[in-house]
Amino acid sequence: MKARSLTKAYDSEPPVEVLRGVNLDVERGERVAIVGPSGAGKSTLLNILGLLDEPSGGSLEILGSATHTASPARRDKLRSELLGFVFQDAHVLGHRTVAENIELKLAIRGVPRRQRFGLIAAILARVGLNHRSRSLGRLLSGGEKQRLAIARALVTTPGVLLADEPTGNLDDSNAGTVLELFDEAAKRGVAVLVITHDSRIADWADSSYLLIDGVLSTRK
Ligand SMILES: Nc1ncnc2c1ncn2[C@@H]1O[C@H](COP(=O)(O)OP(=O)(O)OP(=O)(O)O)[C@@H](O)[C@H]1O
Repeated sequence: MKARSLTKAYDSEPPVEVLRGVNLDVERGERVAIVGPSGAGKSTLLNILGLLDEPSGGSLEILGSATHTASPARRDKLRSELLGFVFQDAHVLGHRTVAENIELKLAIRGVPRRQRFGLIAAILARVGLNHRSRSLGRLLSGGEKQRLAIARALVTTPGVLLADEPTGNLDDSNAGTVLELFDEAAKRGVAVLVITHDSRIADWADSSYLLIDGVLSTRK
C-alpha cells in the first residue's frame, strides 16, 4: 500500500484540516503501527486507506492498483477483494450466529460450501470462540465481538489488514493471541496496519509512526 501526500479537509465552520500530506508505505508481510493522540486523524486516515472515505488530495495505491482514479464500483471491488477490516465497533451482525458471521464472508469470497465448516472451526478455535459458534452476535461481550471481527478478517487472506485498536477490549492473554494471528498473517504476506493507543503494539510492529495533528512522522 502506497499513500502519497494524502490530505483531508472539512469545510466545516471553522474549516478543519485533518490530514496534512501523509506519506505511508506498507509492504506485503510488514507489520506497521500508527499511534497518535485522540483527534489526531487516525480514524480518518484508516477510513481513507480502507476506501471507506475519499481524501481531499493525494494518491493511494493498494497492491499496485491506483484507487484515487478508480470508479466507485472499482473501489468497492478492490475493498472487498483486497482488504480485511478489524474496526472498533466490529460490525458484527447481531441477529446471525458467530459461525454465520464468518460464513457470510467465505460465501462472499466464493469459498465452496463444503470447505467452509472446517475453516470456520479452525479460526474460531484460534480466537477462543469455538464454544460460542452458535451464539447470536448480539449476545457476545465487547471483547468476544472483537475476536469475532478478527476471525472474520483472517479466515481468508486479505492483501492488507486494517485494524483499529484491535486489542482495545482484550485482556493480556487474548491481546497476545491477536498479535500472534497478525504475525501469522504477515508471514503469509499480508500487509498489516494497526492504529492504536497501545505503545506495546507499536513496539511489536516492524515500523511505527506517530500521527499528530494530521502529520505523520516515523517513530521507528
Ligand atoms: N465530518 C467531519 N467534519 C468536521 N470535522 C471532522 C469530521 N470528521 C472528523 N472531524 C475532525 O477530524 C479530527 C480527527 O478525527 P479522527 O476521528 O480521525 O481522530 P482520531 O485520531 O481517530 O481520534 P480518536 O483516537 O479519539 O478516535 C477531529 O478533530 C474531528 O473532530
